[in-house]
Amino acid sequence: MASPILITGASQRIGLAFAMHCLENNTPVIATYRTLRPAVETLKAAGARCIHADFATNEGIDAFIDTLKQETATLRAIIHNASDWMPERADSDPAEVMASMMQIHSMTPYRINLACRHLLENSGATTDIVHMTDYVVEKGSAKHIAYAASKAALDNLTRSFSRLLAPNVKVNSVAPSLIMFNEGDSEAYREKTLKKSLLGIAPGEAAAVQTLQFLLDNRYITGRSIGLDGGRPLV
Ligand SMILES: NC(=O)C1=CN([C@@H]2O[C@H](COP(=O)(O)OP(=O)(O)OC[C@H]3O[C@@H](n4cnc5c(N)ncnc54)[C@H](OP(=O)(O)O)[C@@H]3O)[C@@H](O)[C@H]2O)C=CC1
Ligand SMILES: Nc1nc2c(c(=O)[nH]1)N=C([C@H](O)[C@@H](O)CO)CN2
Repeated sequence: MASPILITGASQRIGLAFAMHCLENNTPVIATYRTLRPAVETLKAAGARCIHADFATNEGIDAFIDTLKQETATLRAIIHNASDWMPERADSDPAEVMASMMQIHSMTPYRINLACRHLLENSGATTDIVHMTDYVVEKGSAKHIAYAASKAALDNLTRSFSRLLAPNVKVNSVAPSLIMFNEGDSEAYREKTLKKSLLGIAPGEAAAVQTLQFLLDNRYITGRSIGLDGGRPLV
């Protein structure tokens, strides 16, 4: 039995799309979800092992790690996809925003990578960790300050873990800009956001799926960040 790929935050959107892609290609999947959505049943029906996990606390992270170790002795890859795109709001407590962003985007991948490195190293083949970061790592964000800082921390973890885990484990980032909108995004927001990149499109989950698969298939990339941004830095 092939070693499974762990995908965090796989109950919707990009995480769900990559999980289904892996299952359709006969790669076993362990998917985490926080909210029980119909897609979790779809994943289970397609053969995924689904584990409930809320990474908002270290106890939640460690409980997940314990469950994961009971589920499998090896992993083909870990895709750190779980994320919360939290803006600063007038009524939000900056300390809470920063703590929450660092918890999901930095503490969670850090604790899981350290606790589960042996699952990757024991799989007997070259394995992968991929951190889903964000284009804003390069430029910052005036409206998602703590979010951008936490993704920058995650980007740095990519280089640290690539040094720690070479040569058996490759560690890379995918740094997307607009991939897909959220329900409720206004037409004005959509029009404005599409103009922020050279290519002017919201490519959808498939673009992220292709990039993740490319990194898993490539034997000679580690410690790098792949910009999936439609040329946004050049606008
Ligand atoms: N979509 C885009 O255009 C862009 C995406 N990215 C990055 O790509 C990745 C995927 O994006 P997208 O699919 O839109 O992501 P989502 O915003 O859909 O978030 C993915 C999942 O993260 C889970 N999650 C959030 N907080 C927690 C938590 N505390 N514990 C456990 N799970 C949690 C949610 O689980 P649940 O729903 O089960 O509660 C959610 O389904 C993310 O890392 C994102 O930052 C970067 C730039 C652009
Ligand atoms: N967890 C998430 N992170 C991000 C999302 C999202 O929906 N969930 N969306 C974006 C935007 O698409 C942004 O890239 C548009 O400029 C960023 N991060």
